[in-house]
Amino acid sequence: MSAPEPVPAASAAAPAPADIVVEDVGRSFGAVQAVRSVRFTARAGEVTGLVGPNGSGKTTLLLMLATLLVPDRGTIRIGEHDPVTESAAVRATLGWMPDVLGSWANLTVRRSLVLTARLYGITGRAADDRAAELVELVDLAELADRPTRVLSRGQKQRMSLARALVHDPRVLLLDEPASGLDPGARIALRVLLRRLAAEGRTIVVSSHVLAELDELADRAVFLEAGSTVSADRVEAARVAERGWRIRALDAEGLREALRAQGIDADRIVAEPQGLVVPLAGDERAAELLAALVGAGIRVVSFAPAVGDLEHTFLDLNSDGEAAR
Ligand SMILES: Nc1ncnc2c1ncn2[C@@H]1O[C@H](COP(=O)(O)OP(=O)(O)OP(=O)(O)O)[C@@H](O)[C@H]1O
Repeated sequence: MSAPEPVPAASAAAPAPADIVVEDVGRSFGAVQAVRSVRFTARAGEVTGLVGPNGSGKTTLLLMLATLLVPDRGTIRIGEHDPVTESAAVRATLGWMPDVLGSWANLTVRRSLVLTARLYGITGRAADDRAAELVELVDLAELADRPTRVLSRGQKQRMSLARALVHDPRVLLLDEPASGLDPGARIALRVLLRRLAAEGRTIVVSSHVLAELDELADRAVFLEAGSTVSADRVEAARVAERGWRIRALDAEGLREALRAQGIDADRIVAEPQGLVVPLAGDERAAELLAALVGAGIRVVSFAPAVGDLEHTFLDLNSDGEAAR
């Protein structure tokens, strides 16, 4: 994607902020309880990440937010509207990017965007102009006049994002938006979503690319077997012992110094980028770094081996039923 340009509003009026409030929502498919009890608030001006293992209910939840599935229980508010009883108003408010693009295979990228714009009441020249802006925004200008069936997976993702943005929605729901994108396109997506959030939109993103989400999301909602994980459990997982990767000019000297600091030899793991040791909390890490430097070790890098979200995710999923 190219460096993002401002997304001109399709409507003249400045959009009012729209929080999403989800209270005790559930949805089953026959005997399968895809979503059991989910509650969270996604605030306008922020990116909220939806994180959970395969089958934990993320897509089902997003479909309910997007008015495409009716909950069996609980309530959802998107701004001032209820997706069940006011689905038209909610659809006008939100842009939905599904994990798989359903597209008109024989239509060109441009034509698809024009038709989508028309579905949202943008007609004539305005629809053509909007399609032209969006193909630039998602870096598909060169492919704008090719049928959508020729697009690669990553290009389809960009097309899907463009479609979600057609009516300049106040709320964006994105299911795995980074999947299939190359590194440059991922960075462009992050920059674009951060800017859209800074302009006051409410953005909910589900993703398994947790390093990406760490840099993108203001807050995360963790799902486990269809339910939101309590804030206490998330915090306990976040501060639990994790691996820190340390690199020094003299690797052997570092290893000895770590042992001298009381870290068992069998808990020191050598990786290409340095030695990984388990540490509980930032305080302990800061103390160890000071001790290593104090012992004359020339430390080149010292950082968590995985990001916050990934660490929390892994810890939540390692403690299983016992911690529930
Ligand atoms: N239409 C359906 N009919 C029956 N079961 C379904 C249906 N949709 C989802 N499920 C089941 O509900 C559960 C949650 O599925 P969902 O797709 O919401 O999970 P997810 O968190 O999005 O998973 P992933 O990370 O793999 O995309 C799964 O067990 C799935 O098999």
